Amino acid sequence: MDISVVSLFPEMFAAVSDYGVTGRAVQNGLLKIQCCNPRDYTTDRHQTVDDRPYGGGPGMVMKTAPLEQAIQAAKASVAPGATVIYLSPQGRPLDQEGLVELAQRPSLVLLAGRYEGVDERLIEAEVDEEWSIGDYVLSGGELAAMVMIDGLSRLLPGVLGHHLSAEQDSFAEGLLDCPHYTRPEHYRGRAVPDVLLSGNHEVIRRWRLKQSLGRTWLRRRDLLQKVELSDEQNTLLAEFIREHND
Ligand SMILES: Nc1nonc1C(=O)N1CCN(Cc2ccccn2)CC1
Repeated sequence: MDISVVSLFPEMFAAVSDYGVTGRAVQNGLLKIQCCNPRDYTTDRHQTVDDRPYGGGPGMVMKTAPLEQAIQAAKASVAPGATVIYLSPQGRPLDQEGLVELAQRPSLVLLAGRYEGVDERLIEAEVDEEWSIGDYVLSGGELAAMVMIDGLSRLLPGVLGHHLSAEQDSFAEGLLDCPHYTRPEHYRGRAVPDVLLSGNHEVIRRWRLKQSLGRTWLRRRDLLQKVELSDEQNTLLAEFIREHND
């Protein structure tokens, strides 16, 4: 996937282009991340990228001209048909379903805003979709853009090895993850659940699924409203609830 980010702080994106799963995806040519800095499109001596808001009030707004030119440059640097996305608290809440949708796109231009935001007329003229990573206010859109890049890159074919398939991610099934354990077998007086030492992969699969279902029921019952459970999942959840209430 071809992604170009419009940001005043392009260096921040080393966090996804140079490290971990996303860094390997870039190295393997499965993900391409470029940056366009509006400051490179300023014409004044001070390279001004912000301006005072009409109507007064605190803070500044990103100047339209440098931003517009940076967006055009970003669109030109990715495969045709790019979706231009603005990260902001006013956007559609990002969830796994949204990441699956975004991972299908041929290319993305991500607009990471700073200051109090972007002129509404530029959003109307240039932005296709607004997305939010949560109901809170960050200092800029860069971290939100990186969250989106990280989440969708895991869904790109070939990015996760065979042992880490995205389909197995519990959130792929709309559930919370099961507990995980590794050596030592006994840690601070706590043992690893026997089932995980049994070597019986089917029993382990059912135990992990039951734990995911039970944790979702205990911690995020709202998520259970959104998923249609299979007969096996309903049986395991009922078992978990019965054991929990005993
Ligand atoms: N939550 C989030 N999910 O995506 N982005 C955020 C987020 O908090 N931010 C901080 C403010 N930035 C600039 C801004 C300010 C006001 C209106 C529009 N844009 C955008 C990115």
